[in-house]
Amino acid sequence: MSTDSVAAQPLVRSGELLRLATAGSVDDGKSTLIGRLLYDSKSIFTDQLESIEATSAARGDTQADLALLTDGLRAEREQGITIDVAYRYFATPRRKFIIADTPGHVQYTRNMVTGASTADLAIILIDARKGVLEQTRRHAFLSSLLGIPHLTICVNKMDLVDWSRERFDEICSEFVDFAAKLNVGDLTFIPLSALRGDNVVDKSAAMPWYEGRPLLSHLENVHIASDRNLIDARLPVQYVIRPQTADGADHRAYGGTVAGGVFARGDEIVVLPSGFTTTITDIWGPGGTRVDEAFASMAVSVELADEIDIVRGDMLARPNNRPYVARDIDAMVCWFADDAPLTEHSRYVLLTGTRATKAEVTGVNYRLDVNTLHRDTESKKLALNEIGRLTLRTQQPVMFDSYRRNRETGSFILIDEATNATVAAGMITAPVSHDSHIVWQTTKVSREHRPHHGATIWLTGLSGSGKSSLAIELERRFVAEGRPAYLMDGDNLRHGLNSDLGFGDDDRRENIRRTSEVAALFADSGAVAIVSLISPFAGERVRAREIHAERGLPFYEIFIDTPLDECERRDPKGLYARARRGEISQFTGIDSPYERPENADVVVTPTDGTPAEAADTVLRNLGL
Ligand SMILES: Nc1ncnc2c1ncn2[C@@H]1O[C@H](COP(=O)(O)OS(=O)(=O)O)[C@@H](OP(=O)(O)O)[C@H]1O
Ligand SMILES: Nc1ncnc2c1ncn2[C@@H]1O[C@H](COP(=O)(O)OP(=O)(O)O)[C@@H](O)[C@H]1O
Repeated sequence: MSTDSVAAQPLVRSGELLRLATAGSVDDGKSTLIGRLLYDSKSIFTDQLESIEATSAARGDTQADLALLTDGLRAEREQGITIDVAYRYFATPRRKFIIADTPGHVQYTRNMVTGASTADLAIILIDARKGVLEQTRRHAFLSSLLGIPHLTICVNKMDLVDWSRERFDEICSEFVDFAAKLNVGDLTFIPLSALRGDNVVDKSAAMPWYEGRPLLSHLENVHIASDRNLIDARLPVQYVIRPQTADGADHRAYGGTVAGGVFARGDEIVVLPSGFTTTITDIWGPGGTRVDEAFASMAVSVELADEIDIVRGDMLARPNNRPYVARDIDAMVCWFADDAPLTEHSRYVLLTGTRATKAEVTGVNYRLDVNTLHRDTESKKLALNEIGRLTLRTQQPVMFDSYRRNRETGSFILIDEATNATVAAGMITAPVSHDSHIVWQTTKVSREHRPHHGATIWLTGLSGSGKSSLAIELERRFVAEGRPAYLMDGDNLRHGLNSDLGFGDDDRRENIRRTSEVAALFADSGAVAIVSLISPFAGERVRAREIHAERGLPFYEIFIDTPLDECERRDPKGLYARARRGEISQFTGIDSPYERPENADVVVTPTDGTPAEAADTVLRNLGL
């Protein structure tokens, strides 16, 4: 069965580039197939050919073993060299090709995700004797997950099953039944023998029943232009150009690579996430030539009619066709790191397009078995090469589309801040919960218009350490000086804003997150937010600081370093005594951890005296 009928000659621009991903093991004849393509398209150097002919002859082979052309992956692997992807290049008069060749074994899933993520077409190899195997299904699933628009199933070694049409049809039917579960676009089956060249470049005389094209002709003619997203105009801003012009005018331009759709001079556009709108006055293409329109994958710079504060990581789009703008993301993620698994609440830098922001894994919904497609909802971790469905919360809003809609604006990577290593690749399925078209509402009142500049003073320490007493004194001082200030005490917040939260780790994290956001609003309004929370987790305190830093708001961490035994001695609410009797669980310092601050802005100890004296110390150190 072939689904590759010789239809009307589709439009293929001569020299157009086709990116291929090849999956399958060397046992399926992948190396021979790639070698055959390189050889028959005359894309190998004479010395390479002479070398493989000599090696083949030395082994007693009667003809050159073309697999030797591409066995670099295997040789490197045998030497224990870490291989990401082997790229092979070849061309015919009709088209240029890049082959991303990755090992087929499950332990190289991350390699396939890396190499195939930009592919237009995936070649999946099946040994005609063995039929559809677990690895075939894995390769098909990964190709579908990566949104590769065209799958070409090459049923190889047909010479070893006597060119049987029945065997070919049987394999095709089995694959189609499996592919029905996947989101596969264009599916083509080609029976071939890579070793003998049948249906690789030339039609096979041994299989007259096959009516489709040989592989190379199929690759030269597969239509990919319509795969490009020409609907959703997206330009992630890569850099801002401020040319020094003779007239001193500020002809600022914004450069980047169009990630989707079409931009034209005169188009109204919206800048995200700010939400400001303006009009494109000029577009400059490669080489500085003025162009009327810019299409997906074009590197351009655009000039705008209005002076708007635009920075790298912003995105230009059309006002009536915006990407999602959200902080909560639902995504499929492949874990690349081999030194530690991905876990819930772990934090990374998320890079999507040109925008980078901190992000936290807020949930591992399930781990997917790439062989069986079984969803394991118990496991809340992803180990090397594993794929799972996660939710993440970013610190700054990100602009994105679903990966299905646009592979450029629907994908991201996670970077380990400590090592700068890429630890995961993600494909966004959708925003989580919010209406994704929430765009930050700009206001007419800037901080400069407000009578006071706000800040957050964050007091952390054990229960009974003296946070509240100091916070109360600080608030009194500020208000007495005429500065708006407001006490945000953990106990008080737990009567209202955080009344739904307990003292488990996750609830404390949410307690601190919410309090951080509200304190930032107070500070943004010009008040001094004085937070008095145990806030036992260092990571949460760092995030509180980052939330303020991202908005240019001062944040001061004050550690009330009163030893546990002194807190227990004081025990003003009798809570320590009850915790010791086992009447209260998860009590900080007893059976719930407190992570001491490493670099608080000010540390207060009992030797600093009374709350009033401690307040003097704090205000003097902060210069407030
Ligand atoms: N299990 C347990 N662990 C810690 N604290 C407990 C607990 N149960 C009740 N309380 C009372 O709640 C106050 C701590 O609330 P916080 O919001 O400051 O804690 S946290 O930041 O969420 O860890 C804390 O107030 P302070 O003593 O003023 O710190 C306690 O009085
Ligand atoms: N600087 C201080 N020196 C001595 N005792 C203090 C000091 N600050 C507070 N206390 C006492 O310690 C107990 C706990 O104080 P509080 O401010 O409620 O702590 P927290 O808010 O951290 O639980 C109270 O009895 C309070 O009077």
